[in-house]
Amino acid sequence: MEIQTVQTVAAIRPEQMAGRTVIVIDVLRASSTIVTAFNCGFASVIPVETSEQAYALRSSDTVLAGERHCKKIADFDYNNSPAAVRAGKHTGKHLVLTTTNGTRAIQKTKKAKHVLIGCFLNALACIEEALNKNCNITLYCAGTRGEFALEDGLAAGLMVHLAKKRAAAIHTCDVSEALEACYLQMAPQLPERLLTTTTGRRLVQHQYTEDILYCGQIDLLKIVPIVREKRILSSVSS
Ligand SMILES: O=C(O)[C@H](CS(=O)(=O)O)OP(=O)(O)O
Repeated sequence: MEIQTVQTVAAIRPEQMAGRTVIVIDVLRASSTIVTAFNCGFASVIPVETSEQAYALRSSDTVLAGERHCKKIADFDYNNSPAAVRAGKHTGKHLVLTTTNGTRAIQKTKKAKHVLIGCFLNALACIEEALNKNCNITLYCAGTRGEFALEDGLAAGLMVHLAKKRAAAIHTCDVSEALEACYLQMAPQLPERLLTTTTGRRLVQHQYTEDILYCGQIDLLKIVPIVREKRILSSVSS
């Protein structure tokens, strides 16, 4: 089995998708919001690209969340914010989510065999679920506004490290190796280190420090969101 890591949405090649298990990693904040949504009782998450698509899905069963330039979209219920989502109880509802990078990354995974959503919060559960699927794995970092995002790379590095502990014979690409080394060096400073990444600084400016510190917690949840057609459902790993 082999693990490749892709640093941005634009960098992914068709062969890094087809027949593989792809883990979409957007630590700040889409992946963390999705994992948290399931922990708060949502039955599914519906990722959409535009606010118009989200408005069209508004009903008594849906809650709309999303951001543009880090700010909540007008008339939406929530920002793309795990702290906001976990403030309420949403049993059985469906979260419609649109974000700058994360939901765009998810839309581009149609050719993958399996698509999982990962971040620090569910790193161990997510990589274990991926290994159990017995396909080659792509760690697909969403990045920020077309650029590599360090927090996504660190979460990928953690998953590489966990995968190698579980399956010593696993093959990895050089990017995966570099990010594992980077994660191991920075791990003692998490989650505070995330405050100084490009996205972290932007979110601090918009007063979302609470989100960043929450998103930097490792293995808080055993929830593994999985993309099925146009929805994301949850499996809870044992
Ligand atoms: O608000 C977020 O969490 C980010 C916005 S950005 O990266 O600062 O543009 O969106 P996301 O799609 O979750 O990366």
